Amino acid sequence: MQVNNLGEQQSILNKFISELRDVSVQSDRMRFRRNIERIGEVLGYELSKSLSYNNVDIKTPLGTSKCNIPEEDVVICSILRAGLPLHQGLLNYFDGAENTFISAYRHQVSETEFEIKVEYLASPSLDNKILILADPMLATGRSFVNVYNALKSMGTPKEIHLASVIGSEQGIAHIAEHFPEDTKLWIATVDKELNDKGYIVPGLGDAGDLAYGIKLQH
Ligand SMILES: O=P(O)(O)OC[C@H]1O[C@H](OP(=O)(O)OP(=O)(O)O)[C@H](O)[C@@H]1O
Ligand SMILES: O=c1cc[nH]c(=O)[nH]1
Ligand SMILES: [Mg+2]
Repeated sequence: MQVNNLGEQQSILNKFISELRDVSVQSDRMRFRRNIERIGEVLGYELSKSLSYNNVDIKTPLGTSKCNIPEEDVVICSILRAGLPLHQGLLNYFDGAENTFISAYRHQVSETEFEIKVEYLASPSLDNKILILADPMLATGRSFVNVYNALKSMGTPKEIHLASVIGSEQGIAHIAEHFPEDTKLWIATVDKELNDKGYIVPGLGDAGDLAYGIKLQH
């Protein structure tokens, strides 16, 4: 897997990440969602540089211009809930994309153990498409992998891109084992540790709760 850690470069992206992490800023839900959306735009722009382009004639009022247009068979798939603002950011740039929605949540079976439940799936065919799979948090990596397994019944994409905001080194190693070798990960920053509840440290906390409010466990 190719890992593109965009936070390694000095750019305005790092300011968006700092606001997501900062306890004195992240409680502003609208800003939290908008920062994830802005990061989705940056990730989308960066990954667009790896796509194939067609050189086409575009008619202007004064003549014809040769323009490079990316291939358009993109499907953006986000993992509910926290994937929603990231999805919107990607869709702002890939505005003609098809869209897949899938749910994954942690079901606690004990204080420290959880299973990932994948339930809702609405998707077009993924055959021969460019699949962008989006989830802001890549902690253990189990959500990405379980979702990928559930998507297999929808067809075989020709390219897979994973878009995420904060990852852990352990999570990246886990997805590298389970996704095809030519998968590309576009991630805003990577932290070293997970705690015993599977949360990224220092991370940002619970992205779904920060974006949409605390949910009841069931
Ligand atoms: O890499 P993993 O260990 O699988 O953890 C990451 C997942 O955990 C969070 O979802 P959560 O289960 O909290 O659902 P939510 O988005 O509804 O809050 C997050 O949005 C990812 O989907
Ligand atoms: O650190 C983490 C891990 C999983 N889900 C989150 O929202 N945050
Ligand atoms: Mg959550």
